[in-house]
Amino acid sequence: MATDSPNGEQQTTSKPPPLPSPLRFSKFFQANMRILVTGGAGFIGSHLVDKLMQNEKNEVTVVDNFFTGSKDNLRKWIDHPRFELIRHDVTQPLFVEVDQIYHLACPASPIFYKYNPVKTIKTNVIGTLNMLGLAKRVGARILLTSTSEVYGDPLIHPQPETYLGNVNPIGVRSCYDEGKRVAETLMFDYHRQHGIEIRIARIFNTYGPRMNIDDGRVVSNFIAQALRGEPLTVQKPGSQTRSFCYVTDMVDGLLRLMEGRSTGPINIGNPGEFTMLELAETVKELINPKVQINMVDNTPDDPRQRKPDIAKAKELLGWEPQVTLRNGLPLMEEDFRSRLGISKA
Ligand SMILES: NC(=O)c1ccc[n+]([C@@H]2O[C@H](COP(=O)([O-])OP(=O)(O)OC[C@H]3O[C@@H](n4cnc5c(N)ncnc54)[C@H](O)[C@@H]3O)[C@@H](O)[C@H]2O)c1
Ligand SMILES: O=C(O)[C@H]1O[C@H](OP(=O)(O)OP(=O)(O)OC[C@H]2O[C@@H](n3ccc(=O)[nH]c3=O)[C@H](O)[C@@H]2O)[C@H](O)[C@@H](O)[C@@H]1O
Repeated sequence: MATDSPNGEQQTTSKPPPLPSPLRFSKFFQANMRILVTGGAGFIGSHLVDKLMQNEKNEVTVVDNFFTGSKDNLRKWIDHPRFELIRHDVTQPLFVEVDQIYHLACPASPIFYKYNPVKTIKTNVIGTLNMLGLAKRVGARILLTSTSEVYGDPLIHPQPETYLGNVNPIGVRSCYDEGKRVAETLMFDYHRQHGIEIRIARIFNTYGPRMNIDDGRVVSNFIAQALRGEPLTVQKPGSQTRSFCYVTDMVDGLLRLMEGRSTGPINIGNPGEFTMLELAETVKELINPKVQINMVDNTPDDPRQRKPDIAKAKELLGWEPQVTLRNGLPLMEEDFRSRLGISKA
């Protein structure tokens, strides 16, 4: 709530969260943690749900519009008494009673977020506004999965959280990267103005089982191509870099951030940095040495380099990734083989 001080300056005060339901004080009430995961049917979200469901004190509700996610990713939890799945679009208001919100809902693959850019920006802005409104109404803590794309095509390398970015506001990627930047702004404005407890993770490229096979992102593309015996499509110039984090490391980082005391933003990613040509060579060596590598045209505004500075995650969360790219790729290969029905020769 904003108030005016005697000298006319605006000050912000924290508004206390609303009282919980009287049932919470009942003698027989089970003090479970009620957790909402938006986008929980997607790649990272479904792995996060698996981890949250391992704790018997957690009741997990997923809301998802299934644009890029699928019920299949959650099939082992359907009908579980501590699990609930709601088909819902976060651009519409949502009324549920929860203690924590992991807000992931947003298409993440560039092909999908560029497919309907107006919808992507609505998801990032109106969707985040709705989830913050929910957090405010019920007094929940909310974590936003932001992105390394808030740094745009970075002029500082590696990227610390203090770097303000080099982002094109009118390009074809802007619906996503500017959308996430506004989402971060909304998070901090609700925190300062309404005392909402917030957490912001800046996620760097994450890979692992359950990525959509025709997702369009580079690791899933190369693995599917190698397994099908198709040329690996390296977009020019091939010297652009990314840092790839295995999904279980990512989930561990998100849980630590939610449970910790820091609002963030905090970079969560694996600092191991590879050019796209190096990635293609590694996939070729590990999965199919006979496959060709083809250079193809790139898309506009592709960042030339990206690597997280994770000093803050180490210091504040005691977190650093455990799975190297060479160890993670075979785990993903196994999942892709079983879904594509291609067994190892
Ligand atoms: N995977 C990465 O490398 C990466 C990197 C940076 C940030 N992130 C962020 O992490 C989150 C999850 O990414 P992911 O890789 O799991 O992507 P994903 O596409 O697999 O999952 C996104 C989920 O959100 C759902 N969704 C999309 N729009 C929605 C809407 N309007 N209402 C309700 N549900 C909606 C989709 O159906 C899907 O289940 C996203 O917020 C993404 O921006 C991911
Ligand atoms: O980590 C992040 O912050 C962001 O990273 C990715 O965006 P991007 O890095 O562009 O992901 P990819 O589409 O996987 O592209 C990575 C690189 O691989 C290249 N690429 C992609 C696909 C392909 O077949 N071949 C290829 O060489 C691209 O040109 C690009 O340089 C994610 O998809 C975003 O959701 C996420 O927010």
